Amino acid sequence: MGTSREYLKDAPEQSTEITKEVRDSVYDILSQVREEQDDAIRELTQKFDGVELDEFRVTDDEIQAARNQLSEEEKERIDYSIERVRDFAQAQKESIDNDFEREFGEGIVCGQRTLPVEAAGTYVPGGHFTHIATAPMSIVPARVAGVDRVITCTPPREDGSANAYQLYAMDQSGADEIYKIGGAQAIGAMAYGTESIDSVDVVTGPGNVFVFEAKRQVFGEVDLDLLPGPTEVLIVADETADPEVVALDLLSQAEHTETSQPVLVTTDRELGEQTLDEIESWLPQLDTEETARKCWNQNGQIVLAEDDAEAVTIADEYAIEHVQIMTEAPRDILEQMSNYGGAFLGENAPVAFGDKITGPDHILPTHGTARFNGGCWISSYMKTITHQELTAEGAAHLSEYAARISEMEGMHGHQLSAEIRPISDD
Ligand SMILES: NC(=O)c1ccc[n+]([C@@H]2O[C@H](COP(=O)([O-])OP(=O)(O)OC[C@H]3O[C@@H](n4cnc5c(N)ncnc54)[C@H](O)[C@@H]3O)[C@@H](O)[C@H]2O)c1
Ligand SMILES: N[C@H](CO)Cc1c[nH]c[nH+]1
Repeated sequence: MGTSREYLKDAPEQSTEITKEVRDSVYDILSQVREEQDDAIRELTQKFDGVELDEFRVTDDEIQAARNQLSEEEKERIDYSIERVRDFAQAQKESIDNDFEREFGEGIVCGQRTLPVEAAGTYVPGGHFTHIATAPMSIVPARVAGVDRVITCTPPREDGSANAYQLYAMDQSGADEIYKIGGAQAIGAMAYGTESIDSVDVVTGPGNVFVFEAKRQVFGEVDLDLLPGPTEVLIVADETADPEVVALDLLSQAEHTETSQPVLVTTDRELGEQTLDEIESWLPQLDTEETARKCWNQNGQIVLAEDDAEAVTIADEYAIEHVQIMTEAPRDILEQMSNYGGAFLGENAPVAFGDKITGPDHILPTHGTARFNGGCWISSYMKTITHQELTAEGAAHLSEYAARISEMEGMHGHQLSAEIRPISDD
């Protein structure tokens, strides 16, 4: 970031490069899945998850057992989160109702339709935390988009089972098939297919570095939502913000992994200094202290901005996954910003709400990719396709243009195809 800026706490710039070791290891895993299919999944599950599984697909009995394990209250909480994610996804679908067809010159009709892909595969991480909320965030938008077949993968636990909360959330969100497969092998299974798993058209969802790299390597074979990495938050705050609230919101994302990125950009030195103190006093109280402390020590930053305008410039440069705005007039800041995955306005809108329950998707761009991607949403599961229909009159109008451009390109077949037009309508 800019050299003349003052940092109350700085951190070395993080390398976002995937190491050759990870790239090669993922390449090997994917090649093995492509060649040996189910056998490869069995071997890799044994190797990386420490469990021998003959079958990966979760059975109806396992789903029922998970349902029985959850209390009514727990089920209601998950159901409510699914409902909220669905309502928002539905509103997004209505907002992109963009099919059209019209004349572009006499006898030349062109149009577009937006259709769901046939099959989607979502990844719900399960390594470090029990990511319940990622089930609705990835499965529900696919369902709302109208995808016919939605499958999902999550790592098995050491006893070969899947987490009951996740199973319930996946099933309630509308997954047609649930598989106990984790990491790069899960991405390979969904992208290439195996004897027991049919391949899909789009693979979505977050995960660790192996999942990230596997998605990158299967892109082209399938489409992707985006490449989400470890979570990030940048808080823009002024003197009106409460340092304790700011500290807790930074720590809520720092607890993910030590490579997460928590940043405060403030116009108020005192707020920055008090936030540093609050972080130190809250860290020992966190169950997740070890990870959060490593993350904060290695990657935490507090940047002083001269005024709101500079705060906006800094925040936009980061193009962060989540931006929280706790200033006198949060909307004024938001309106000047264009690079963020999700924005959270005011002291009552923490990322923690967005992560679990509010409604907009939590699978969001990291590593500066908010410059060009807004995260997973119904459109990640859809494609916009075009069509054209010409009468003889329309063809007569375009024939000479098409033929001559083809000739200039040296494409004789195209030239002849153009020159044979128009063909009489009757
Ligand atoms: N940006 C987002 O939208 C978002 C949302 C939720 C979670 N996340 C991120 O997802 C990540 C979840 O990571 P996780 O590790 O807890 O769960 P995970 O499910 O992504 O990874 C666990 C799997 O990794 C594989 N694995 C482990 N070690 C391996 C090795 N040495 N070689 C090959 N494969 C190996 C195993 O198969 C295991 O099943 C976190 O970084 C979290 O921040 C991001
Ligand atoms: N903050 C993560 C990436 O947006 C998602 C999440 C869910 N629960 C906790 N975190």
